[in-house]
Amino acid sequence: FKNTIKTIKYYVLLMSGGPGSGKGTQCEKIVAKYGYTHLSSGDLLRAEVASGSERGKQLQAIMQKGELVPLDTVLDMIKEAMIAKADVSKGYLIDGYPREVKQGEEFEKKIGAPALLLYVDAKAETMVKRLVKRGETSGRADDNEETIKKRLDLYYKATEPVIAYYEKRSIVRKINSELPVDEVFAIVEKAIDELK
Ligand SMILES: Nc1ncnc2c1ncn2[C@@H]1O[C@H](COP(=O)(O)OP(=O)(O)O)[C@@H](O)[C@H]1O
Ligand SMILES: Nc1ncnc2c1ncn2[C@H]1C[C@H](O)[C@@H](COP(=O)(O)OP(=O)(O)O)O1
Ligand SMILES: [Mg+2]
Repeated sequence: FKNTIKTIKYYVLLMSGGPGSGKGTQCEKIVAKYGYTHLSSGDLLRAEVASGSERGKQLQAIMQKGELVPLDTVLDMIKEAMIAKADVSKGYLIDGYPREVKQGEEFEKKIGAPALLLYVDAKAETMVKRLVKRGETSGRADDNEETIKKRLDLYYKATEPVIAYYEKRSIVRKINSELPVDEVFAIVEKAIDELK
């Protein structure tokens, strides 16, 4: 496993930003163009919830409150998913992790250093509006106004410091995600192309 993780470490891109900022939307477009392996911590957790397992029930309760699930749970899930794709992956696009500085530090220790962090940035007002709208059809237990507020608070408290942590290494590209999806993607493409 050690070797596998070592070979891939230069191809790890992180997608960060607040809830509803457009991480998932941009990741889909990156996958379509660049073929990277998209791993969304939220999707991995929701798959565990959908399995109906005892662990899934505990996770669901945490997510419904807008809180973060335990670090080990989410890092193990990501690592397993990375290893499962190691033979075929052209690179990894990790969406929703790290959400706190400690998660970033553990990622470095257990997996490696990311090459780029794409930070999609939108105003709180915009994010809330998008999430309320998404909640009309998403079926997600956390897309309701009460939980959205908690997720936003936690984002500013715990996740924004992660961006500062990576800024020290100059791998952060901040992207204005108030713009229409395709214009946001044009900036994303530029950031990725500059890597090569
Ligand atoms: N640039 C954009 N302009 C307008 N709406 C957007 C934009 N990006 C995403 N959305 C919409 O906002 C909602 C949240 O986007 P999503 O990609 O799920 O965000 P995240 O994964 O960061 O929570 C979705 O309904 C999506 O269609
Ligand atoms: N890295 C992580 N650490 C802890 N909890 C996480 C996590 N990633 C996701 N979760 C939990 C808490 C989040 O509120 C919830 C939904 O995550 P998400 O799908 O990435 O949200 P969004 O794309 O709307 O920003 O799952
Ligand atoms: Mg998402």
